[in-house]
Amino acid sequence: MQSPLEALKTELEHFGEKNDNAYSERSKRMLNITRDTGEFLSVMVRATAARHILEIGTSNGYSTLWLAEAACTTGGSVTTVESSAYKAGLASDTFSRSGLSEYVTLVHDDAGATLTRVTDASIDLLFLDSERSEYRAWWDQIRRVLRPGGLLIVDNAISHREQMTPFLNLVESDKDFTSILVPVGKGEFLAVKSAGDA
Ligand SMILES: C[S@@+](CC[C@H](N)C(=O)[O-])C[C@H]1O[C@@H](n2cnc3c(N)ncnc32)[C@H](O)[C@@H]1O
Repeated sequence: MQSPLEALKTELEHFGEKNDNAYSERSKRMLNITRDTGEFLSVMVRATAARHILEIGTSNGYSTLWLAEAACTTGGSVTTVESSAYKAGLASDTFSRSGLSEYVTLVHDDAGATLTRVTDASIDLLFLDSERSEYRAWWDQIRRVLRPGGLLIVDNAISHREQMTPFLNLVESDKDFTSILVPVGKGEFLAVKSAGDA
């Protein structure tokens, strides 16, 4: 029998698929990560023993559940940022039903503004799954908030390769980061910050 958390994930998967088939406007679509991406994030959090996790782009909280479930095992927690009031409302409901509320802080705000308030070198793992056209403008803040050895994971690196290329080139050309493209889900781009860079 499925655990309540597994049942909630399955429910959200079905809801996301049905909802996203019914709407074409991005503002109404959930645009959730795939299940194998959730499994990948879970392994990454555990393998890196990430404790301070920042997610940009919450939607209704599906990906956050994977991060928070893993954060329970590392003694960590997830701060997740969502600018849409509608989706932040759905995510709030997801987290209260998940049994993981104490491991999640939901910030209803613009991610660019939120990033400026994050302490230097304080984030172990940052999962970026938001408005792709904004990533280049956020890069200076993202590289500032990641700790030495911190890991950036970006979704849609294969599914939206063309849109992502300017940002991926920017990260790849940064001498303080080592990156790789992983063919899981919609394509996960990983970049780790040099351990020697403060
Ligand atoms: C692809 S969806 C996130 C899906 C989620 N990670 C999941 O897998 O369940 C992208 C989300 O980013 C949000 N978003 C877009 N621009 C944003 C911004 N500037 N600040 C914060 N959130 C933003 C959108 O409202 C949308 O819910």
